[in-house]
Amino acid sequence: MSNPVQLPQWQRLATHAAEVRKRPLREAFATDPGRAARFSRQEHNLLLDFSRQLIDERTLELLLDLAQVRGLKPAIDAMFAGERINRSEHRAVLHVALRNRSDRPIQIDGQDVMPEVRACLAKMRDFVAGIHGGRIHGATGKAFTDVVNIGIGGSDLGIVMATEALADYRHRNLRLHCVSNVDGVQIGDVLHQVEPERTLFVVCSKTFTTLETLSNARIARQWIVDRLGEGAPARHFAAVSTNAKALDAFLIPPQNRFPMWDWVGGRYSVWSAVGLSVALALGMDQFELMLEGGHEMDQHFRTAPFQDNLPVLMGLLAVWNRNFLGMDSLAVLPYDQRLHRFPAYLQQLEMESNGKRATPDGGLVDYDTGAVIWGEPGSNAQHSFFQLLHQGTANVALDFLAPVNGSGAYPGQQTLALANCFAQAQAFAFGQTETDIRKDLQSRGLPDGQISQLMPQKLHPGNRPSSVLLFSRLGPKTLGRLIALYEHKVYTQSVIWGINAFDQWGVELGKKLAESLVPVIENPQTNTDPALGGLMTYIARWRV
Ligand SMILES: O=P(O)(O)OC[C@H]1O[C@](O)(CO)[C@@H](O)[C@@H]1O
Repeated sequence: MSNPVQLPQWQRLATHAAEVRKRPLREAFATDPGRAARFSRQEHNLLLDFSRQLIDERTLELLLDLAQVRGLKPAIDAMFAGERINRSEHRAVLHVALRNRSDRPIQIDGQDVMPEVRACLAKMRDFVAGIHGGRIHGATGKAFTDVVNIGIGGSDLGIVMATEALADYRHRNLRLHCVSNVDGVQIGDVLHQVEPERTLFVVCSKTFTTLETLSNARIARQWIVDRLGEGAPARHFAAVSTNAKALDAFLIPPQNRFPMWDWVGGRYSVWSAVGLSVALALGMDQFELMLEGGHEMDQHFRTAPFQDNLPVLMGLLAVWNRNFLGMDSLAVLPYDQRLHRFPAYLQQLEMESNGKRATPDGGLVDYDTGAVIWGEPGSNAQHSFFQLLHQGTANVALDFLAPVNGSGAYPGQQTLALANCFAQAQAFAFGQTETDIRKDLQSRGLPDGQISQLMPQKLHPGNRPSSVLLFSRLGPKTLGRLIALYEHKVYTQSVIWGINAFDQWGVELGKKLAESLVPVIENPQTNTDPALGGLMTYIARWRV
């Protein structure tokens, strides 16, 4: 696909941005009382208020023109039609099939994938019911009380995020633990807390070659063997993978194996059997409600006109902020503690998908692509890094997320959370004028000299772009909608930028180097790489 920068639509946006930057949001709202309503869209129980973005009607028109000329509509249709849009790996991209709740077949090369998807869901349902009801139990006949998910990246982040987000729906008799990191701390801590006879390990790995996952799984396996005997792992391990051979080698029995397909990317896989631990923790009904929410967002993305299409609008606004207003990062700020891992989940989703500088036809981009994604729940974030956002020199766009009705045991507290969320959105948009600051300081009796000195330090420029994503309540369906919303936002951006959102070649080099360094770190004296000489000396000196 051609370079977007050379398109007249892109150039028009660049010219337009220079004008829009000069216009304060304070003025935009003052002169247009209908602005909040005009730049808000509702879909199901989600409201996207993007009126505090640095845009006007013309911006939207121009962005929609860009979407049209970049072929966003055919690109969306191609994804849903099972075309091999992941060109570097020659794969279809069908996470939408995993949550397809309609009768519509979804085909790859004329083959409907839905029967396999439904069979997998049925197997998950049976397995979850078996574990919850005690029909499926440990080697000594005891019911499972603890599930340990072992996986990393897309085989961990979605599980952690979703089970934390939906903690109010957790199954009473089953605790979930998630182990991802390679350093041995998590697996050690978890094994310290659980009883072998009552613990089920779910090893999740699309490839079943990932160093972190395999080494943690081996530790867990040995732990079970040492305590319950050689035959016990067959009852205490389940696995999710595309790699049947590796599952044979790990001696996972057929009834405990759950499939994955090469048309599901790791970071898009929480909807697949990778979500088994979610279903175990919350129940299959809750998991399927999440799928329904995702499916609803798919329908919306596929059919809604672009000017009312939430993921399309969010994707286009992200392009606007990144390429035309120079925003380097996006802070994701959920005002619901239950969503505390949502920013981490989005980091992989957005940054592994759109952190690319090459195009599928082998060219290099000469424009910015994926921004840095980061964030923390409000109001904690306010008391940590908001100072920089309000008055620092970094260019950061903001996504506020908030439920009207709070989660947890004291939902009444949500009034305070919402007040903080809205106050921040207003403060970022409007800042504080010199006149207001002067009035305040004068009323406190400060002399003019001191006021002048304090003025730049107190001044709050405003005009920091943000969106507020408000929803009624955080439940499984809403979470499904939110995840799918961001997934499609990511795809929208990738289509505008002309990059492949579904491969991740950049992560391979580090993996390979790590493997080759294991024996060197074991025997630092064998190191031959001068760049590592200093570090290896200290490994040898300090290792106990
Ligand atoms: O599920 P797997 O194959 O173990 O991969 C784990 C993660 O590793 C990555 O390949 C990145 O290193 C992710 O894309 C993926 O989610």
